[in-house]
Amino acid sequence: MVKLLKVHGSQNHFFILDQTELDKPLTDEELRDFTKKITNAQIGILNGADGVLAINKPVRKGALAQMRVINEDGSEASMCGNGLRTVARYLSEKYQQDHFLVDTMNASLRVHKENDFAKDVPAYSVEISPVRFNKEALPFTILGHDRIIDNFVPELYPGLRFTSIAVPNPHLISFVNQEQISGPILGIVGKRLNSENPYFTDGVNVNFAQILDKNKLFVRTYERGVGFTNACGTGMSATSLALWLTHPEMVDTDSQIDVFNPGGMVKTKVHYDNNEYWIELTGNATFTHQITISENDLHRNNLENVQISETNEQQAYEHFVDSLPKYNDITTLA
Ligand SMILES: N[C@@H](CCC[C@H](N)C(=O)O)C(=O)O
Repeated sequence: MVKLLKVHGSQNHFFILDQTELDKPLTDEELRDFTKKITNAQIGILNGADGVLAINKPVRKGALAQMRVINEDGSEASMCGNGLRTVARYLSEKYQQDHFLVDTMNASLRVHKENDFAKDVPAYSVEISPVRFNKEALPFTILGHDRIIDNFVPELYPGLRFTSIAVPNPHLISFVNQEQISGPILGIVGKRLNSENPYFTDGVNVNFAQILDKNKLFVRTYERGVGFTNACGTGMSATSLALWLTHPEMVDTDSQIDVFNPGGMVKTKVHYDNNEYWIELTGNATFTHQITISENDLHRNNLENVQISETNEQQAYEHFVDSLPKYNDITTLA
């Protein structure tokens, strides 16, 4: 029997599949089909999720394992910040290590265990990198810019300033006011840039952010391959860097930035070392359910015989969220 986990970071939900425990790992096609089914709120289980995090043997020297990120629609992402925290916890508990490297598509990233965020809310920190700004890394075309940093780009949406950063998955960020963050513009821009469009040809994660105070943000994200999500870890990290670049007076770089989102909050710290930016993302790594499935059913994509047992971690997480200040009434919670 194979054990899957349902997990979340800031209520950005995933299923973890440890392929190293299988006799035969899923092929790419099986993994895609499995993800599209299990994460679907109608035909999947436990109200679906935003994606599947597949753990494989490491592919680079020095790493403990590899994480692959498959979005709800079956596309593969180069990184996932909230997901990496949950994978870090899984590997930390499996191998009894607190500091180690995890391979992702473009880099081996540092992760480590942190003090709990609150009572019974385990927390981990992960490295978000490499960071790129050039149009080839995003990629975007025909917008008349080589980089988009605090520019008006009327083709994307008139009257808003945008910043675009790959961390390394692609993000588009706009700092907006309270009305704009809760209104329809994010959905309009997000849907347009994640359908057939001439600008972001591979799609892009779109983040709207409200600056609440110095080192304090609220971020709402429309994710590539998913749609509205409760939180996006790489999005909150890219937005923290965008804040530093575009509103330096609103960041004390010696301290963490508190980033609130519809699913909770995380902390980020922006670093600039050896001419490279990187971001440290810290937040909860919560396991809500254990699921048992036979390896045969996993390969056949049959979810009819799964056995599910709940952990008691969600209660503690909700208690933590209840203790947070409420900045607005955005409810994309899934
Ligand atoms: N939710 C993730 C990002 C997942 C990948 C994204 N949908 C993409 O396609 O780039 C996070 O927490 O970073």
